[in-house]
Amino acid sequence: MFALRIGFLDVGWIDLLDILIVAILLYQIYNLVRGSVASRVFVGYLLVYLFYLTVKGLGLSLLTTILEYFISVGALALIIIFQQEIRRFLLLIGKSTSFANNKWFRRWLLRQSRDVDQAAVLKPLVEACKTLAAEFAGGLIVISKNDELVKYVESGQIIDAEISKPLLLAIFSQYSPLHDGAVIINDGRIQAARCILPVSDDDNLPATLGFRHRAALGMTEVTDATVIAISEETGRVSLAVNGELQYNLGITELEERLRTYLLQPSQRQGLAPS
Ligand SMILES: Nc1ncnc2c1ncn2[C@@H]1O[C@H](COP(=O)(O)OP(=O)(O)OP(=O)(O)O)[C@@H](O)[C@H]1O
Repeated sequence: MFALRIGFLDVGWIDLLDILIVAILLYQIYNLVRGSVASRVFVGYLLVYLFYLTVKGLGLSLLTTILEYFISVGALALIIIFQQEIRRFLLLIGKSTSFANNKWFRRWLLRQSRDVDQAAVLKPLVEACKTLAAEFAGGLIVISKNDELVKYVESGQIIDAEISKPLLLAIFSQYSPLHDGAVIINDGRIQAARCILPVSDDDNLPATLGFRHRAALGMTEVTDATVIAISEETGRVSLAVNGELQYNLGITELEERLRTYLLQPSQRQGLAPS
């Protein structure tokens, strides 16, 4: 059964579905690579592929053979060049599944953790951020959601203490041996300090932002955690969530956004860009 006829072409429902899926996939790939060096490589590869199709259509067999080799080797090269984007894409799919949002699944199969009163976590956290910002102390705080952060927790110093403002301030004090790196908060407890986070290679990040902010963004590109970065230089507070960094938030704004995000069951309904 045909859905429509374009000249000599009969387009069926399956073809339309096929085109729709390819269009969605290409759009997602475009979104992932947009603005990065990888996007230029992607466009370049597409152009070579179009050239190959033209050459093949014209029947230039030698050039077709050469381009065929180039494209098959290029596909391998693309996997290497796009490894970050492919990883992000797969994570995006994993995060978007209903399994990941299913409370029962989360609780009993993923983490088996107890429900935490996130609202109670917010108060000391926000107050500590306020003081750190006012004192230009600098800070990097990860608040976990569903994803396991074991790898990052293990890169630092285990603390496993109830969250409190004095403890957070003590950790980020310039005299503390734990002030370098990130604090990870999990299930309402400060699980570790001095943790090393993955750094984002996003080309669109302003040059004024250094590695603290890149680490905040990088962590939210590969996990569903929320990360607060407090600049030592400017005292500005930024919030990273779902691979987006929102700069220069006021404390009330920070609290509202944290509340919205942390108390929301769904992972992709994060914070609106500021
Ligand atoms: N990958 C990382 N993981 C954890 N912490 C990091 C990482 N990279 C940097 N940091 C922390 O950020 C601190 C400041 O780094 P840097 O000055 O490059 O960042 P910045 O974004 O310019 O921050 P600021 O505005 O506070 O100066 C480091 O001393 C370290 O404590």
